[in-house]
Amino acid sequence: MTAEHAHAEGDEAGPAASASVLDEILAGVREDVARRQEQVPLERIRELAAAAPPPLDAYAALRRPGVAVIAEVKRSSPSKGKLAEIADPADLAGEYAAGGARAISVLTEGRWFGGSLDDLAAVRAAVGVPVLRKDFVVSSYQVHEARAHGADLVLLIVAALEQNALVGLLERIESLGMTALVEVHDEEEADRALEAGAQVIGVNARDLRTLEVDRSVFERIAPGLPSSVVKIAESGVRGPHDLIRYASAGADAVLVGEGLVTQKSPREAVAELVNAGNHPATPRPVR
Ligand SMILES: O=P(O)(O)OC[C@@H](O)[C@@H](O)c1c[nH]c2ccccc12
Repeated sequence: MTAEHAHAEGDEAGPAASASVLDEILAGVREDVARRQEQVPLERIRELAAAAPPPLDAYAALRRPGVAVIAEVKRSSPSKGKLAEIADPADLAGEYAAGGARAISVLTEGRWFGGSLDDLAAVRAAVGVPVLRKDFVVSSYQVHEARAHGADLVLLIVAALEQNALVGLLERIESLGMTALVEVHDEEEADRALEAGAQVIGVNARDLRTLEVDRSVFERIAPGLPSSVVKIAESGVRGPHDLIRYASAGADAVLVGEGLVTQKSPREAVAELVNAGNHPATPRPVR
């Protein structure tokens, strides 16, 4: 956020309310990263990343025909609080994969989402599909950590990063053979993502500053993205009709958390979405 922007918000809402949810999350993430880095120095985590089995090609996986379902391991969220216990993330990920998920997203942020890097490693060991580290990545240390724990994809949130940092982190992710999923919420952020060279762009229907969900954001932004870019609709998918709506607006993939972890059978819930995504009547992206 620019100083001007912060000032304008402060004027409106009063100084105490000027920090957005995103700012609060980022402050905690920075503390946690600093603590982990004290335990495992950068040099060591780089070695662990280099020694990990090679990453899978997530771009290719997401470009295959049919609307891909990326299923998320998510215990809690800032907007809803606790969503599901998920005592065994590897087991849940196995169910997702059996239901036909094209990739698995693992929230690794602990304070607000109840996730961890152990969850990521456990999921990596349990499935053969690409795995996304879903976190608030602000330093290259976290990129090496992601690789060391088996990630193939790493989330970068444009709203959380200055342009230089975005470019640097994206290059770091690619230099380790992984794919960056670059998340945007408006046109300006989409332009920044493209300028940084993003090949996989996620449009989050949820505004991370206010937590409000607006599914029309994807419909507004997706048509402006080049056809070579994999377009992912994030948040707000509660069933096949939401997937079909996003597909009509050009989605290559949907990313689903709450709508799966709260189901009695996550495997069946994924399979229903996958079937809708493969149905001949479901619109496909024009390439
Ligand atoms: O639970 P939902 O509404 O299906 O949303 C999943 C995913 O889009 C959401 O968890 C998410 C999207 N971008 C993020 C960035 C950080 C944390 C979480 C997210």
